[in-house]
Amino acid sequence: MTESQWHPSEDGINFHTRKWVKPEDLNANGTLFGGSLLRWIDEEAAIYAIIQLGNYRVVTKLISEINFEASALQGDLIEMGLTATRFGRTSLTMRAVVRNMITRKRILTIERLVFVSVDEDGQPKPHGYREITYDRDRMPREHPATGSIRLG
Ligand SMILES: CCCCCCCCCCCCCCCC(=O)SCCNC(=O)CCNC(=O)[C@H](O)C(C)(C)COP(=O)(O)OP(=O)(O)OC[C@H]1O[C@@H](n2cnc3c(N)ncnc32)[C@H](O)[C@@H]1OP(=O)(O)O
Repeated sequence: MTESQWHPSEDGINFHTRKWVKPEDLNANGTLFGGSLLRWIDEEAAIYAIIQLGNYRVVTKLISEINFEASALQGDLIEMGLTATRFGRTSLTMRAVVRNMITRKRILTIERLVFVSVDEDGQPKPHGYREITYDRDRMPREHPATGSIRLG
């Protein structure tokens, strides 16, 4: 990616979450550990799916081929972006891109992350949505830790 192609968004993906690469995120070569990155992406995707599907019970179903294009070093800042690419009946498919804000290189792309909305028994539950929301209108208003106590 050249400097002139560097934009706040890329292929419809907005980059919201930034991470600072710390010593505990490094592998034995002193570069960003892929496992740390995948943990961050899985968490980011879970939050995105909760916001899109209006259900805090979502599970990771599938993570497609991961293309590691460049790395990051201690002290680098990275940014993660996701966008929904397909709303199924119970599933949501997302595309992920991670970029290095210092080197301006793309670190990875994942073409398909599939999450499934489930019910209290862990069975697939239809979510009823077809399009991306850019608001917080589908946010669940009942917290899993507080059971039936409804928030504000
Ligand atoms: C104020 C409130 C704040 C709230 C604040 C909450 C904070 C709280 C955060 C918690 C966040 C948790 C985030 C956890 C993230 C994990 O860590 S989840 C752990 C890892 N994942 C798992 O353990 C899932 C294990 N798998 C399963 O349980 C079952 O496979 C599933 C997911 C229930 C699906 O069951 P299934 O029998 O495959 O169901 P099936 O009906 O055949 O398929 C369901 C959907 O998946 C699709 N699918 C199935 N297989 C595939 C495949 N191979 N490829 C693509 N799609 C597939 C189907 O096409 C279908 O999609 P739709 O056509 O309905 O859209």
